[in-house]
Amino acid sequence: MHDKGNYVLHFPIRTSVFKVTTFVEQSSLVESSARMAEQQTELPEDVETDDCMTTYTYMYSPDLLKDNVAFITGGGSGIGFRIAEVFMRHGCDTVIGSRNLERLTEAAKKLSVATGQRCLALAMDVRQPETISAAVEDALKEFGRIDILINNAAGNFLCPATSLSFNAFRTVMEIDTMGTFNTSKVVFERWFKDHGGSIVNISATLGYKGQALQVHAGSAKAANDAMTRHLAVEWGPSGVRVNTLAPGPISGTEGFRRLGGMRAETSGMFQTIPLQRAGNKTEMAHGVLFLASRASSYVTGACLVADGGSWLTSANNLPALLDYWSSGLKRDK
Ligand SMILES: CC/C=C\C/C=C\C/C=C\C/C=C\C/C=C\C/C=C\C=C\C(=O)SCCNC(=O)CCNC(=O)[C@H](O)C(C)(C)COP(=O)(O)OP(=O)(O)OC[C@H]1O[C@@H](n2cnc3c(N)ncnc32)[C@H](O)[C@@H]1OP(=O)(O)O
Ligand SMILES: NC(=O)C1=CN([C@@H]2O[C@H](COP(=O)(O)OP(=O)(O)OC[C@H]3O[C@@H](n4cnc5c(N)ncnc54)[C@H](OP(=O)(O)O)[C@@H]3O)[C@@H](O)[C@H]2O)C=CC1
Repeated sequence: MHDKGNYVLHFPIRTSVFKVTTFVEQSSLVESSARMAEQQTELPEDVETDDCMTTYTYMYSPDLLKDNVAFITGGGSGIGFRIAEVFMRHGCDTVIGSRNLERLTEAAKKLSVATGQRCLALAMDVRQPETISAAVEDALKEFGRIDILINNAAGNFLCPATSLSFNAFRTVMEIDTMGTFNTSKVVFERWFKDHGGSIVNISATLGYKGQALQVHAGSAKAANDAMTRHLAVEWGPSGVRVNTLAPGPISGTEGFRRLGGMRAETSGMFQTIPLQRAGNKTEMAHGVLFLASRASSYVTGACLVADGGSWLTSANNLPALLDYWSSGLKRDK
C-alpha cells in the first residue's frame, strides 16, 4: 500500500482533488514517520545529562585514538563532556579544563570509571593565558604529550543588541574568540610546534544568517571560523591541522536550554529542519572524532556543519525569540 510503486499506480484513478491530497498526505506522513523511526534506531546512543552512556556502539575503530592525549576546554559538561567520553572510548587519555574545578573533578571520575582511560581535571580560565600555560604544564607532566586540542569552552545567552551591555558583548568575545586563540597559541608554542597535532574548534552557525538575539555569540564564532583558516595556513607546515565543527541545536546541553531549544522542540519548530529533529551530543562527538583523528589526515581549514540542515531552512524568528527572552526576564524577577 505504501510503497512508491503503489503511489504511481493509484494516483491516476483518484478523481477528487480532496481525496488525492488526503491520500498523498497520509501516505507521505506514514512514510515520513516510518523513516524517522528507522532513523531514530540508527542514531548513536546518548544520555541527556552529563553522565556517561550505559551502552556505546562503535562506528570507528576502537583504537582510533590509542595512546593519544586530548586537551578539551569546557570538557566537564555538555558537548565537551561527550567528546571526552567518546575520545576515551577510542583509547585516548584526556585533560578537561574550565573554571569550575568541583564539576570537572566529578566529571573526570565518571569518565575514567566508564572508559578505563585516564582523565585529568584542571582549573583554568581561557581568558587568562597564564592559567592556560599552567594547565598545559600540568598536562605534560601527567601525560608527557598532547596530540589533540578541542576548543569547546564558550559562553552564551539570548539578548537583543539594544539590551546587551558593552561588557556582556566583550565577555562572550573574550571567552569564545580570545579563549580559542589563547589556548591554541599556548598549546602550539609549548608542544604542537615541535610535535604536530590536531585542533578542532567548536563553532556555531549563528552568524550565517544573522541569528536574532545572538550578535555577541554569532560574531565571536564567525571570528573563530576565520581563525581556523588563518591558523591552518600558518601552522600546516608544522604538521598541525586546524578544523571546525559547527553544531546546530543539540539536546541535553546548556546551549539548548538557554537558547529556547525546549520551547522550539515542543512547539514543533524543529519540523522545519531537514532532518526534523535536534541533534545529540554523541553525534557531535563523532564529527569531532573524525576531524581530530587520522581519519581526516588530509583535512585542514575546514568547517563541518553538523546541524541536520537546520540553518538552511529554520526561520530566524525574531518575535518568538523576543517573546521567549522577555518571558525569561519575567521569570527571573
Ligand atoms: C521559543 C524560542 C523561539 C525561537 C527559537 C528558534 C530557534 C532556536 C532553536 C533552537 C535553539 C536551540 C539550541 C541552540 C542552537 C544553537 C546554539 C548556538 C550556540 C551556542 C553557543 C554556546 O556557547 S552555548 C554555551 C552555553 N553555556 C554557557 O554559557 C556556560 C558559560 N556561561 C557563563 O559563564 C556566563 O553565562 C557568562 C557567559 C555570562 C560568563 O560569565 P562571567 O564571566 O561570570 O560573566 P558575568 O560577570 O556574569 O557577566 C558579564 C556581563 O554579561 C552580562 N550578562 C550575563 N548574563 C547575561 C544575560 N543572560 N543577558 C544579558 N547580559 C548578561 C552581565 O550582566 C555582565 O555585564 P555587565 O554590563 O552587567 O557587567
Ligand atoms: N548546545 C548547543 O546546541 C550548541 C552548542 N555549541 C557550542 O558547543 C560548545 C559546548 O556548548 P554546550 O555543551 O551547550 O555548553 P556548556 O555550557 O556545557 O559548555 C561550555 C563549557 O565552557 C566552559 N567555560 C565557559 N567559560 C569558560 C572560561 N572562561 N574558561 C574556561 N572554560 C569556560 C564551561 O565550564 P565552566 O563553567 O566550568 O568554566 C562549560 O563546561 C560551545 O562551544 C558552544 O558554543 C554550538 C552550537 C549549538
